[in-house]
Amino acid sequence: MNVAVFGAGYVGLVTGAVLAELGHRVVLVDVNEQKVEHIMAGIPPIFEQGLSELLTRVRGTDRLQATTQASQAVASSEIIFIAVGTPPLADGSPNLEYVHQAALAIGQGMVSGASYVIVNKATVPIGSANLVELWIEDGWSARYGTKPPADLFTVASNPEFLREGSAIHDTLYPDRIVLGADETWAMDRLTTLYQPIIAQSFVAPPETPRPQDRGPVPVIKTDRLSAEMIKYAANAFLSTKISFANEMANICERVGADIQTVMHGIGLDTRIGPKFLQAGVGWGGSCFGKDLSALIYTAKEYGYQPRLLESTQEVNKDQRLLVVKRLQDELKTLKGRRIALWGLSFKPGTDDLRDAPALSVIGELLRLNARVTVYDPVAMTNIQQQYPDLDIRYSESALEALDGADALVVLTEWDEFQRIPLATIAQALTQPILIDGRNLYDPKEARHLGIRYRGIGR
Ligand SMILES: NC(=O)C1=CN([C@@H]2O[C@H](COP(=O)(O)OP(=O)(O)OC[C@H]3O[C@@H](n4cnc5c(N)ncnc54)[C@H](O)[C@@H]3O)[C@@H](O)[C@H]2O)C=CC1
Ligand SMILES: O=C(O)[C@H]1O[C@H](OP(=O)(O)OP(=O)(O)OC[C@H]2O[C@@H](n3ccc(=O)[nH]c3=O)[C@H](O)[C@@H]2O)[C@H](O)[C@@H](O)[C@@H]1O
Repeated sequence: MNVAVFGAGYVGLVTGAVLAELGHRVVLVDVNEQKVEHIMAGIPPIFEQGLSELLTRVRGTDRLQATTQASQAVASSEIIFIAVGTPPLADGSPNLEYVHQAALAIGQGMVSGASYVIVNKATVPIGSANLVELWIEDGWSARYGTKPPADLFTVASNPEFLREGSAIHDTLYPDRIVLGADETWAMDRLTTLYQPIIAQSFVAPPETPRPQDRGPVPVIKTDRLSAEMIKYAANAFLSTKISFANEMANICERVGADIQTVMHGIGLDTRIGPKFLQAGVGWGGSCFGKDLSALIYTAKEYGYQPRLLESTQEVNKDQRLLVVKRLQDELKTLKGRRIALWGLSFKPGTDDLRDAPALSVIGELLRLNARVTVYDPVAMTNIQQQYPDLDIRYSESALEALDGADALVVLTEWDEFQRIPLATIAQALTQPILIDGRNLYDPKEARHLGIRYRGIGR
């Protein structure tokens, strides 16, 4: 099928490249010229496992193109995804301006005689399919001066559930596909597009092998509003699950229990499940916070006070700064103390710093006049580019960051940190204080080595 994807970011680029690999002809449309040039040269503009190999393969087939020119990409496409960003505004609602611009460009690029399914893949507030429909009509009217023909296009919702760091894996092997459409022909067209994934009939790429026991992928076919709501409910539940684990960790600490054992103990109950119960410095990333705020905003628009969701947010806000309180417990004043931070990205496997707990920790440490040294295996370039005015020291390696440091705080559970022996850490620090924000190390071993070790909930 001919597919256009507006927005070549984490979602758009991965979706487009995977669809091209599956045999569709895909054009990525992005307003960022540099991004388009990189993609055309086969250079991934983001750090994502397997993406480089995937781009190299699909470039060779000519099935993936990238452009800044919307109109040509739109005219010949049967399905057009909108995968542009929807970042939060100050009031918690998502900024839909990029979606608006994309919808206008789509309206202007459509030609009569064709039929288009325009798909909201970006996470957009419940009811946005209606808005996008109107914006597309505006685009068409601006170009042709009339209303578009009745059957020219329809807008569907197909929310995305991929995780950064395993985006290609999640796209090829999703737990489910959600399709929200009011027209049968649009639902059929989307089902055809995804058929190789639904049936798991494709040849698995070498770097993203198919997990064992993969059967056909369940497809939820529903109305647009329910599809839009599924996305928000999923992220709200996942972030609540983590805030729940963090709240239990805080209680565990007070009563002397171990959160790791407690979460293992509840996770074996199949009604609860073991995933997303890892206590730590709190959840971050580009979506949990933004989507939770957006759902809270929507609920309030309808006069409902979503108390559980607000608590999920509050627990997370406090959890991020727990490591700073730990430092104050151990060092008393933080003024002039040098604190080494390992890990900046909001989780391992990505260089994404959006709403990363590390940013909150750095901000608080600087506010308290501490001196900060940071190291991350992949996010160093991003922090330097995105926050050039931060008064912090950058290190070339994890061990270099410990040079002259009074304490180490671990904020992201990169594998390479786990491989560094605790004895080496103890020797390198001026004072052997280790605040383990991700519960990476064995507390007993750390204490045996004389390290003043503080984990989360243990
Ligand atoms: N990042 C993630 O893991 C996930 C993100 N989502 C949702 O997907 C959407 C996109 O997120 P990301 O891919 O992370 O964003 P991103 O910021 O990585 O990429 C968005 C891209 O859209 C481009 N863009 C902006 N305006 C445009 C326009 N008018 N025409 C064409 N391109 C335009 C930008 O230049 C950028 O390259 C958001 O709504 C997000 O909530 C959903 C699931 C997972
Ligand atoms: O809408 C989105 O953008 C995506 O948001 C999350 O994906 P992502 O943000 O890539 O990362 P996650 O793996 O979910 O982790 C989010 C945060 O939670 C934290 N986390 C996760 C799991 C856990 O047990 N404990 C915990 O603190 C991570 O460290 C990270 O900061 C969801 O998992 C995806 O399904 C969804 O598509």
